[in-house]
Amino acid sequence: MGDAETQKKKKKIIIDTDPGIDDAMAIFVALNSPEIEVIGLTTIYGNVYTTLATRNALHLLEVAERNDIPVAEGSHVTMMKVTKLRIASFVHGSDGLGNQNFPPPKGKAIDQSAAAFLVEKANQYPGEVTVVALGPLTNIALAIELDPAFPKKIGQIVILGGAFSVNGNVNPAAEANIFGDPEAADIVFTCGADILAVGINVTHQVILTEADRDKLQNSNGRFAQYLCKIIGFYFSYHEEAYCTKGVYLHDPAALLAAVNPSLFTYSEGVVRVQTCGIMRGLTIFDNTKKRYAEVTEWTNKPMVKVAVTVDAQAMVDLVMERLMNS
Ligand SMILES: O=c1[nH]cnc2c1ncn2[C@@H]1O[C@H](CO)[C@@H](O)[C@H]1O
Repeated sequence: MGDAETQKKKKKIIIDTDPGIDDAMAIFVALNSPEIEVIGLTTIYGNVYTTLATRNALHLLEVAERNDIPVAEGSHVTMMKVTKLRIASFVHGSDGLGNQNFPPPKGKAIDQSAAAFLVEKANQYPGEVTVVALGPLTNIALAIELDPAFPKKIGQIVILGGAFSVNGNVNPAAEANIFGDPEAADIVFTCGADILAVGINVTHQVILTEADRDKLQNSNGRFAQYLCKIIGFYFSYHEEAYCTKGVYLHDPAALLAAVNPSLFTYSEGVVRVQTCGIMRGLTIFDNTKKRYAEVTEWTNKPMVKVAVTVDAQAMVDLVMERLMNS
């Protein structure tokens, strides 16, 4: 196969990201995965504010020497235009990258908004682009608002988010990315696109241990070396919050769902998101196959795929391999 043909066979990926220590890991794994081609990063608030997410996205691409990949800045507010956001600096550090005081990036974001960039790429390569959404779903919901045909033109949307039949990580009801913008999440889950949701019910099984960190540290991989610099904060957070000495690989797991879907099994059904009250951000997945007596808020909504099991060891091994051989 010639170069052009190999390039054509690769799955085109846009990563919507709020970097974030596990985002950094997912981005590096993506850049070192021959099965896919990263055609852009779009940024969103979540682990950090959007402005810092953009700065970190540009910084990480510079670390990887991939300044050729465009970064489009996303929304600074939720779908309801709320500006008081929940930012998880206690998970990733106030700079999002383990408080390392990295120098500002030289590059700049493109002029287009994240939503406009998503719509443009979906039109340019109909059915071929996979969006891996690692933060709150505002940019994807805005892309749907901008172009109602977006759900049919995008290839797949892999969502890192939701807590399906388990407790959340913001509170017992809600997972962080869905809690960040529940209205956006409900729009995306019911938009009719090919959607795969990877929730914390599976990502909490994908754990990088201290022994794995030592292996990364002892390798010569440049991505592994960089990650070891920033990952200490993430380990401390997990020890404090979960009393564990390992860290959850949320974002790399979702990214690998796009690279190698056979590492997961799925169930199909309709997902709705609670947008008010004490259960704001709750994801409710209807896969009972039951015929309810009444019409419900789930009736006649499009089905999505929800990951139910994961080959966690294979996933950790793959993440490690991609970081060490870099
Ligand atoms: O306790 C938490 N609160 C807020 N965000 C978190 C927490 N733990 C992890 N993440 C971040 O949110 C996504 C998974 O829900 C991941 O992207 C992770 O970086």
